[in-house]
Amino acid sequence: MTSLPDTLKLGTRGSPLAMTQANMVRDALIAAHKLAPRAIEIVPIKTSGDKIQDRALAEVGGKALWTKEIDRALEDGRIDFAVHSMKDVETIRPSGIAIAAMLERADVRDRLIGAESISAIAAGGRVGTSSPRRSAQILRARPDLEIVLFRGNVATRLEKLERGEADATLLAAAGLDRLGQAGIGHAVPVEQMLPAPSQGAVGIECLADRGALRAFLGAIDHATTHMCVAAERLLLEKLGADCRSPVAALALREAMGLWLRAELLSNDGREHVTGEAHFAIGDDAAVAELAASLLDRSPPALRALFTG
Ligand SMILES: NCc1[nH]cc(CCC(=O)O)c1CC(=O)O
Repeated sequence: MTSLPDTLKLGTRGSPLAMTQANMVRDALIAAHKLAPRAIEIVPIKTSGDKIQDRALAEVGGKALWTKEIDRALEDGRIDFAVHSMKDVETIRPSGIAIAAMLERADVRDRLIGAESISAIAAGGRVGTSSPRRSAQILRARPDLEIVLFRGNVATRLEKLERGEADATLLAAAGLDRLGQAGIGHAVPVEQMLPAPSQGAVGIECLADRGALRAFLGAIDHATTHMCVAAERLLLEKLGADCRSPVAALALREAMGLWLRAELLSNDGREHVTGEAHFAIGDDAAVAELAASLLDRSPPALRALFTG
């Protein structure tokens, strides 16, 4: 790769999960290209999202809080590429930034910690989460439960649970597994709790006009993950969803193409619309049709959460 610098700078948030994911990407690139370890340098970047711990993300400005400082570093050339949890990357990205690759998706499920199943949470119990999707899904299944705001990184949320600030919490299995907490909690089947769009996927972004770098990063792209996550993200775009919209979606590869399932909920979980579609890879119109059908079938109060 003659057109690439000797050392490539990988930008990431500095949380333990982000650093673990950055190291996974670094290791994969080093193995794929038989590089010396010093060829990729990890550059932790503090984002606004990391500084705000006491309010729900939806209240304070959305997912861009986790990307804008890193986007700036890409644009300024302080880093060559960035690693993100795809779940935290806004649907509409700056046009100069491209998703160059995704690692193979991990377990897409949420894990419930503090009870063996949603039905086993004590009557009237408190569930800690700041995710509109998780709280709406929990309230739909168990209207008797109370939602308490839980923010912070995975370790902070587990500490809050430990301190008794809630009886149970939900965290992504992918994050727990990557942090060496594979033994914690009970996976909730996707039939019971459809995950967030992009959950479990790690993405790599760089400037769109850096062709040689994109090819270099593309060497570790997991094509199936990339097309499934792209379909879930396109659905969010077509729904006009933002980080406040309680929405779940999961695409799976099947013989003839993709199977995409989605669920829209009102915040209290009382309104609920689901849909699914089977379509050929690249059939964006089928995704748009699914979005339109979900919105069509939504009562006005639910549709209002997806105005975009
Ligand atoms: N919003 C925080 C976030 N972003 C990505 C993950 C987990 C890893 C993943 O989904 O890939 C988490 C924590 C969680 O939801 O439990």
